[in-house]
Parts: sequence; structure tokens; C-alpha cells
Amino acid sequence: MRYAHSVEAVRAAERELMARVPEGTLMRRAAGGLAAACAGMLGRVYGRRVVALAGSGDNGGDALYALALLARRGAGVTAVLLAPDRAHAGGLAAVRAAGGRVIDAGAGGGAGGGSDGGSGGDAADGSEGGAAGVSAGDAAGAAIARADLVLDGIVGIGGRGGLRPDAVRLAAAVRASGAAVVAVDLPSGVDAETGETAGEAVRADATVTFGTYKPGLLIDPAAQYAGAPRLVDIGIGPYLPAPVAEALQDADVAALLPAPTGESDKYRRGVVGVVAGSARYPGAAVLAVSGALRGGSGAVRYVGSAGDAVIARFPEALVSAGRPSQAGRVQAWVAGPGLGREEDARAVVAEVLAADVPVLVDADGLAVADREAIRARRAPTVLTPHAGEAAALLGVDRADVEARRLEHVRRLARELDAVVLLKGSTTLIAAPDGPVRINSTGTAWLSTAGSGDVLSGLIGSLLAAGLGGRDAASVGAYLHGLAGRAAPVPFGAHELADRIPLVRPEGTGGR
Ligand SMILES: NC(=O)C1=CN([C@@H]2O[C@H](COP(=O)(O)OP(=O)(O)OC[C@H]3O[C@@H](n4cnc5c(N)ncnc54)[C@H](OP(=O)(O)O)[C@@H]3O)[C@@H](O)[C@H]2O)[C@@H](O)CC1
Ligand SMILES: Nc1ncnc2c1ncn2[C@@H]1O[C@H](COP(=O)(O)OP(=O)(O)O)[C@@H](O)[C@H]1O
Ligand SMILES: [K+]
Repeated sequence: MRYAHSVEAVRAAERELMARVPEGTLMRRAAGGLAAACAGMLGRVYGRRVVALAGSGDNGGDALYALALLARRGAGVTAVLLAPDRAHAGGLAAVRAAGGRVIDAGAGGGAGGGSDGGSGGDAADGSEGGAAGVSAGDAAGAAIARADLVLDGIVGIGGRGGLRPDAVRLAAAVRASGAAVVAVDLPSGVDAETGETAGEAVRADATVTFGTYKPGLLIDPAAQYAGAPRLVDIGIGPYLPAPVAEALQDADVAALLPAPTGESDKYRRGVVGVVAGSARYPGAAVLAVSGALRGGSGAVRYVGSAGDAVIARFPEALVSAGRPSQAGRVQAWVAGPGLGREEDARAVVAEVLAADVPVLVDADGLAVADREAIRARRAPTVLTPHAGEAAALLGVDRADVEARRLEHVRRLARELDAVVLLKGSTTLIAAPDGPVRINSTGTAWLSTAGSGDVLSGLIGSLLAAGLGGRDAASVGAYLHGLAGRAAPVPFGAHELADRIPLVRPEGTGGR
């Protein structure tokens, strides 16, 4: 599991630990881990050109100390200072002592700002290159253009608002160069708490973060800027409170996935009931059933008007045309995909919500479900809106939900006293309490008609197999995302379910 904590929690834990260890210990640990990660990315350190962009805070300090460590291993290093007067004194001294070159980001030419600290060797010599989008006289731009690796230490968890003009210019130069980019703690310009970006931000290939993940590293759009996130343990773990967000990894999913045992029969494995499709949208029924058949429950019961289409595609489905309450044994229901919003749809959704078993409501089901009926339920309830559906449920604009997804998914979960899975490029899963689960296994190719129907069937099947609401929703989103990545592109939603067995993490399968 990846755990993420708020900036406030990180700062408090840092204070607790700092009171117990010699001064500078945490930054030394952070910089050591950072330098090791950079060395790993470079492969060979000796003779490579490394540039650190250093802001005036501790984030810049981390970058400078790491740069000094790389210089000691033979890299030619250049520190680009955004605020030379306020640069981290210890970090700067370390770079100078290691023979690194120091330049001022704002200087118009040469090794400007009077802070030239000597050359770190041939590889870092400051000849002025012609970087794309960077003026020929710009020493910082030239160093960035020639770099093998750039460390982004402009700003970390102390960042406020969008990047300032100097930083914006450097972020653009970094993007134009072919250098690998490692963000220090966070890509500069992204919001640590929410994953929002205000204007320009640094685009990293990897982010080395300290102590714990920050929610913004795991949530889009910031997650797209972070590249591969890596955690360096600096010892604050024992002082951190419960996380605000978390993300399942393969091992967590493998441990949660249901698999039959010697004593299993189809009823013990769980029967999932699917109420979906209509004369107008029979395909939604087929797609939801396709997902349900791949979740690991023992049987799929379809109830509705699209039984012929379902059975033609999936002969193993148990099909009936009557009411959900007369359909026979069901351990969890999925209601809503393609159901329409007529009176009849309202009635069957109400019937399903009245059942004392786990229920997932999606799509049209969300439009016709009675809020009080949802709130009154005792068995787990999972709602799976996309941003537009969540906006309708909350009575806000879709754009508001999209801009502040974390806030809105939490609010909806509390208002409806249910597990809410908010779909999108990163999928967020919130229960009324506890950490929000973040899933980013998906791909933009999943934005294809009907892919949400497959997801709802899959999650319903996991509910029927016995997973709780939060686990079923997050495991379902995880597998659905991986299935999208495994499918040849472009794909149709009907191709997704067959990929699910191929992407189940190792260690499961019940064999
Ligand atoms: N917590 C921990 O456990 C540990 C934390 N560690 C490290 O400390 C980092 C936090 O350091 P921090 O508190 O000094 O803040 P930081 O991120 O450097 O930013 C402040 C500076 O940025 C500036 N600035 C602000 N906004 C800006 C913008 N939009 N665009 C441009 N500039 C902007 C702001 O300028 P000012 O407003 O003062 O003019 C100020 O100078 C953390 O991320 C981690 O790397 C590790 O060493 C080990 C343990
Ligand atoms: N850009 C994206 N990146 C990753 N996944 C996405 C992206 N856009 C949509 N998805 C996923 O695709 C699915 C779309 O579901 P939904 O909006 O309900 O579509 P439909 O109603 O057509 O089935 C969701 O699982 C969602 O998280
Ligand atoms: K940074």
C-alpha cells in the first residue's frame, strides 16, 4: 500500500523527530536517498552532467546536498539558484566544497550573479549552448540544455500558488531539454494536498518523496507531472497519524482478491445480480455481465429486459425477466447501467436498494435512486458516478467536481453515507470515514462508451464474493485499469473483461 499524508501531518511528524535527532539529520537522510535514486537513474555517475534547480527553501537544500554527493562521485554538477541571497547555506557550501559550479537563474549571461563556484569538471563546463526556447546568453538555460539529469528543487511542500516567472522559465527550459528529470519531494508547481496545478509545473520522470507520499503525488493532474513516485524513508513514520489517502499495490490486491477453495461451491463464492440494460441500451446489460463474470463470484444472475442479448453472449448467465425481489438468491446487486430513467427503472432500483445485501448503483441508477433510501441502508452501498453524475448528486457544476475531486468525493460519501467511487483519469474511492483510496492503474483509452458498465459488474461481483465496499470498489478499479492497459488499442468496452484474468496480480487464482 502507498500511504499519503497531509502537509500539516508531515510537518508535525518532522518536528517530533527533529527534537530527537541531531540537527540536519533529516535533510541528510533525504539528500542521501535522493542522490542514490539519481545515481540509479544515471547508471554511471562519473562524468555525467547534473543540474540542480534550487529554490530558497529546504527543498532547494535537499537538491543541493544531493548534488554535492553526486559531484563527489564524479558527476559534473551545476547548481542553478532561484534566489542566490537566500539559498540554503549548508547545501550551497557543500556544492562548492565538492567543486560544483553555481549560477544565478536570473543572470543574463555567463556564470552570473557573482556566485560562480568553480567548475565541477569538463562535463559541467559552462559553455553556452543553444537550448530550444532559451536565449543563447542564458547560462542556466545552457546548463539545463546540456544536462543528463536535472534535479527539481525549486519548491516542495512549502509551495504556494503557481510558479513564479523565474521558475516558469526554468520549467520550460527543462521540458525543452532531453535531460531526465527528478523532482525533489514534489514536482514544483503542483499542490501537495490536492493534486491541482496552477499554471506551469515541472514535468518529472521520477519524483523522490520523503517520509510519506503526499496526496497530490497520486492524484491527477499532478500525478502526471510526478512520473514514477519513489519514497525515501527519513524516519518520520512512527510520528505520522492515519493517512488521508492510500493507493493499493499489486500485493494488496493479490491479498484481497477472492479465490475458490476446496470447500467452495457457486453459492459460497457469491451470486451477483445485475439489473441493467433496456430496450434502448441492451448492450449495457451485456457489458455489466461481462465484468461480473470476471470478478470471482460463483454465478451471475441477470434481471431485466435484455436477457436474450445477455444469454446469447454469456450462456452461463442466469437470466430472468421478472422483478429483482423474485429473482432468487443474490449476495450483491448491481443496478443502473443502461437502465433508462423511466418509472420502471425507478421502481427496480428502489427494490434493489431495499434488499439487505450489498448494492452498487451506477449510471441511470444514480439518477433515479432515492437519496433517503440510500442513506437508510445498512448493508454496504457503493455508488460509481463520473464527474457529471457526482455534480448532479451534489447540486454543483461538473467543473467544480473536476477541479477539486478529492473534496467532492469525500463530501458525497458523507452526504449519502455510502462508498463513492468517482471515475476519471485517477479514480477516487471515499467512504464516509477513513482514507480515500486512489487508483491510477488506468489509461485514457478507457474513456470509451460502456467501459464504466464493465467496471460496475466487476465491482458487484467482488461485493458478492465477500469484499467490503471500499475494498471491492478499489480492487475493481485497479483491475479495470490494468485490463485497459493490457488491451490492444483502440479497444471497445466489450474487449475489457477478457483481459481481467490476465492482469490479476500474482499469487491468486485459487490453484
Ligand atoms: N518535512 C520534512 O520532513 C522534511 C522536508 N524536507 C524538505 O523540505 C521541503 C520543505 O521546505 P520548506 O518548508 O523550506 O519549503 P519549500 O518547499 O522549500 O518552499 C519554500 C520556498 O519556496 C518559495 N516558494 C513558495 N511558493 C513558490 C512558488 N509558487 N514558486 C516559486 N517559489 C515558491 C518560497 O519563497 P518565499 O515565499 O519565501 O519568497 C520559499 O523560499 C520539503 O518539500 C522537502 O523537500 C527534507 O529536507 C527532509 C525532511
Ligand atoms: N483519461 C482517463 N484515464 C483513465 N481512465 C479513464 C479516463 N477517462 C475515463 N476513464 C475510466 O473509464 C471509465 C469510464 O466510465 P464511464 O464514464 O461510466 O463511461 P460509460 O458510461 O460510457 O461506461 C471509468 O472507469 C473511468 O475511470
Ligand atoms: K520540487
